[in-house]
Amino acid sequence: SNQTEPHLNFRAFVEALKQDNDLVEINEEIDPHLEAGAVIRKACETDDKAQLFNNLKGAHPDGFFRILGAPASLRHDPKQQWGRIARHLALPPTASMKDILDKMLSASHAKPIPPRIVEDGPVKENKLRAGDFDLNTLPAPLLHQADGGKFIQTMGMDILQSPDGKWTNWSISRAMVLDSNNLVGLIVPTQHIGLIHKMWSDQGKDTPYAIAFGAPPAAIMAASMPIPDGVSEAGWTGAISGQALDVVKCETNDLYVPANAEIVFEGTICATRREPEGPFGEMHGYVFPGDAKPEPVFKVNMITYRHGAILPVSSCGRITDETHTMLGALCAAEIGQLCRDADIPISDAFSPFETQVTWVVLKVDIKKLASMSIGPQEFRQKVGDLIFLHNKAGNVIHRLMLVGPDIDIYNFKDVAYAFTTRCRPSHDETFYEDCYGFNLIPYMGHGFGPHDRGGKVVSDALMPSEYKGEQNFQQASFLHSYPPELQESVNARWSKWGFRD
Ligand SMILES: Cc1cc2c3c(c1C)C(C)(C)C[C@@H](C(=O)Cc1ccccc1)N3c1c([nH]c(=O)[nH]c1=O)N2C[C@H](O)[C@H](O)[C@H](O)COP(=O)(O)O
Ligand SMILES: [K+]
Ligand SMILES: [Mn+2]
Repeated sequence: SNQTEPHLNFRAFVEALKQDNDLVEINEEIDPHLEAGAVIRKACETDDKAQLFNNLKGAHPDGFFRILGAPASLRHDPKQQWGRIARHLALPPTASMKDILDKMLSASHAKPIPPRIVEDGPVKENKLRAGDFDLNTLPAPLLHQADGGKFIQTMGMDILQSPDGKWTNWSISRAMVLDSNNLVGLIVPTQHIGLIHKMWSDQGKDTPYAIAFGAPPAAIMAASMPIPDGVSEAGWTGAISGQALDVVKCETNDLYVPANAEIVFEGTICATRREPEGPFGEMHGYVFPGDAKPEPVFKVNMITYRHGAILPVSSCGRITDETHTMLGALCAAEIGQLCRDADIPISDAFSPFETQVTWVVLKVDIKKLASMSIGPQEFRQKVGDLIFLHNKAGNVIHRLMLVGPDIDIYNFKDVAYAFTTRCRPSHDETFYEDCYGFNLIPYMGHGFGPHDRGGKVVSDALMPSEYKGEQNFQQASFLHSYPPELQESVNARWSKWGFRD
């Protein structure tokens, strides 16, 4: 496989982080029992560098495996805040989140570029057949003290294919070590891993799967994105990277995996056997000790890995980690695209981290809105029905917020300013109780109301004048209440007068 660019080769991606001075290498022995998770967690909460643990306690004699923590979290430098994520798509380190999301969406109506099959690749450098390995002896991390198990699968790419071979899905779904040869993993029925697993189970068959850890960064971005049913993430990845991804055949089933992945688990998801899974410190920032639920068992039949293999890990929870920068952001992007495809004039969409990605803020093109001559109630209903009732991309989101052109949706101070002053509680909101509810949100799965239904709202922070295409107000702010040339001349003299730069 000749793919060596960082967005198509995880090992090159790690090297690029080093060159960007965005990597801390820790060579002293670190214990995968809580210690690694603690370091990753603190780095996520302080937007510090990615972490490469080169010396894990309990690693095999050949070093199998190392860990890269927080592969897609934030950089501290405000000019490169999204730089680590930008590296996933060969975008400059100064790229904005909008650049990143637009790049991911660029494949929405582009021709897919299917992967290219190659005969061999780095991922085949080492092979462990059943009997050659014991999952209990791997340095799998216990990431949070109340987790129900060692979640070895937090940033790997789940590869499943429909029984007719027509749809190969790439996604991310967590899994923890169960015993020497099995994992147990969360399978949400409405996710594509759930849909495909059901296709096999309905035929009384176990589901062949592979998990590619350290998959090409562009691929793991597509894996984290709720692209439409039936659409293969491999072709989407090809379209956004402009070239076919090299894949190689699994040893024990007919699935194909990225040829330069760090580690691959091959196996079958049991059609019937379930074991307690979780709890897990999750994306909303909570773990409920002892809260395990029965989930399917993933039998591991084969492990292959490259020399010096690195396991990517997301120690998720309070902001900011991959469940916010990838899951939340990509879900918002897809929601914005679905609106545009339905002629709803949404120019931009983002899920604010400060909402633990339970909200998506939609920026409305109010000129186009005015031409629809639609009232607020009808507009809220149109958006809410499309996203909360008819598309899985809305499943994990509980508030959609509509804002006008003067709000920077990537700045929560702006979002809060609009929400608290332009959206009248109840009167300007449309609530949904008969819709899919995301039970991972504490007020849902552990709250007072129904755990799996409802609890959603469209909150309209558009003012009456904006439904006519203009704003009959000005922000009483430096940016909006003074002529641009005055702003420029004040800025030009600012530091000379003695103010901060
Ligand atoms: C980037 C990331 C994403 C997820 C998850 C994590 C990380 C880092 C981890 C593993 C850290 C946490 C875990 C969760 O606990 C969070 C979660 C999110 C959504 C539903 C359930 C759990 N999770 C995950 C997730 N989807 C899930 O079906 N169980 C999962 O386990 N997701 C979201 C999922 O990948 C997206 O919804 C994709 O669109 C799914 O692909 P398609 O089905 O659309 O093809
Ligand atoms: K996906
Ligand atoms: Mn999919």
